[in-house]
Amino acid sequence: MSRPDTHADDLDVEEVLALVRNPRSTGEAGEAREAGDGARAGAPGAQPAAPATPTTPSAPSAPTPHHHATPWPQARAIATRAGRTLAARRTPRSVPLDHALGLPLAAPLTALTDLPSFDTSAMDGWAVAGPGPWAVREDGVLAGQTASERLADGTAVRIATGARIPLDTTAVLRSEHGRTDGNGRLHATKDVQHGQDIRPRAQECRAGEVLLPEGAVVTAAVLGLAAAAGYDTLAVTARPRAEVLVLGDELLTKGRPHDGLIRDALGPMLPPWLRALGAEVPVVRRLGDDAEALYRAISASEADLIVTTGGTAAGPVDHVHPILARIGAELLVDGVKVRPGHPMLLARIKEGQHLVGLPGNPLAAVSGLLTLAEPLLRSLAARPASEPYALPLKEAVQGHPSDTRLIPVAVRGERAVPLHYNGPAMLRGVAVADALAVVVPGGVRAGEDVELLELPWGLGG
Ligand SMILES: Nc1nc2c(c(=O)[nH]1)N[C@H]1C(S)=C(S)[C@@H](COP(=O)(O)OP(=O)(O)OC[C@H]3O[C@@H](n4cnc5c(N)ncnc54)[C@H](O)[C@@H]3O)O[C@H]1N2
Ligand code: MOO
Repeated sequence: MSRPDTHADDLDVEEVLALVRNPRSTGEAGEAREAGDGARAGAPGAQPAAPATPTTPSAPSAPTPHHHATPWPQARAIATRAGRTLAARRTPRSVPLDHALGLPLAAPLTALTDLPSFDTSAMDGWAVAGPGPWAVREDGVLAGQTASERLADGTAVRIATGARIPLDTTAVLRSEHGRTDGNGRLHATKDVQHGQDIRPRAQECRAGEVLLPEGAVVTAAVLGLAAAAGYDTLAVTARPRAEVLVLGDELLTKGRPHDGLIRDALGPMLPPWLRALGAEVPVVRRLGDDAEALYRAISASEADLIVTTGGTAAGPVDHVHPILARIGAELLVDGVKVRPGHPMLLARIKEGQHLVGLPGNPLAAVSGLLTLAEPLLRSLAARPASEPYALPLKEAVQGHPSDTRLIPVAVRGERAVPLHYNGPAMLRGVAVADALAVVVPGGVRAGEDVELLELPWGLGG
């Protein structure tokens, strides 16, 4: 779970990670420090130097009055419930094992047989009955053969790993622990324990035993287990389909930012992130700031989940709210008491279809992804919530007066280290983070435990 502790004075690493070494009492929110606080020219991989002296940080701005804003934990609970309603409508499919990889099980995986299904030799050697020396039988027993003759007391038979143990066998003697004398009698060169190197039937499981719960994701190991337990096909739930709609006329899809235009950071980021959360993402559509195009795209979408980026605030070209109203969508969450990302929203478009509106600022979009899309997709796939995970914070982090803050942290040793570059428009912090820390309103002191939200490539993988 945790990362090996890096040498404290390993400055190169510190610089790359842009760790918060000297938290300033008022600048932690990041909004006020976007000029690149602490960036040093020459740090590995650094972009051209940002100003060496940070701009004077100011306190996080007071929350914009947002009547409907939902507290962060409640927003996640609402998204979880929304996922459940979607899950209830999904029909399981039975697919051959090699089509099941990566999909959630639609039913618990129960063993179709005892495992092993017969007493098995764990080693190559001899099956022996009673104390030695033993008369060795002419025949031998190989894996895959049907039952061989019962073993008479005082006799032994050659046996291979995985072969069925003959009736009345008391132990298996490994080939390296036995020798035959001139008369063909077998002697043990080591003490023989009763039952040694025999894998008894049902040692691993009994027929009917639950091996994995519903919702478990089929991994390579699960495919192996399912095959061993007798399955040819698996009941799985298809991945939910998510469609990403990127809004904003200012976005470029290639080249460097120029003339007030910026690169679209979310089009490349969201599909793999949503896939890591279990969704299929067939398409990213860039719609500019065209309200009609947004209306048409949402109305025509057949995705289970539509994810929009940008346009959630109240600017002149922020079309998400008006279009949702026009479509008659039900707003389940309209703003969340979380920083960054407070304009995020969750709407029910129609039966079986929801929309997560992510704010355009890239770290705010990450916040929306973890606050709304992650719980929704998790419960949709009936995946159990991961165990709550907390670590002590290495340094104090100032809280927002009334909202939860999510800040990128690196896990080093057994501590969560807050990262710089956590402003809403920045991805530099999260790009080197292992998790996002949930900073409760009022803040967290150094050494105090903080809940961590895993990133798909972080802690648990
Ligand atoms: N009067 C107010 N203005 C704003 C408020 C507020 O409460 N009152 N909230 C601010 C916050 S906080 C956020 S977050 C943003 C949310 O804005 P939108 O969701 O409407 O997003 P845009 O205005 O379209 O974009 C915001 C920002 O992000 C950039 N952006 C957008 N899309 C992308 C993308 N795909 N890749 C990279 N960057 C993107 C965009 O250029 C803007 O700079 O609203 C604040 N305003
Ligand atoms: O603070 Mo916004 O919610 O820029 O992210």
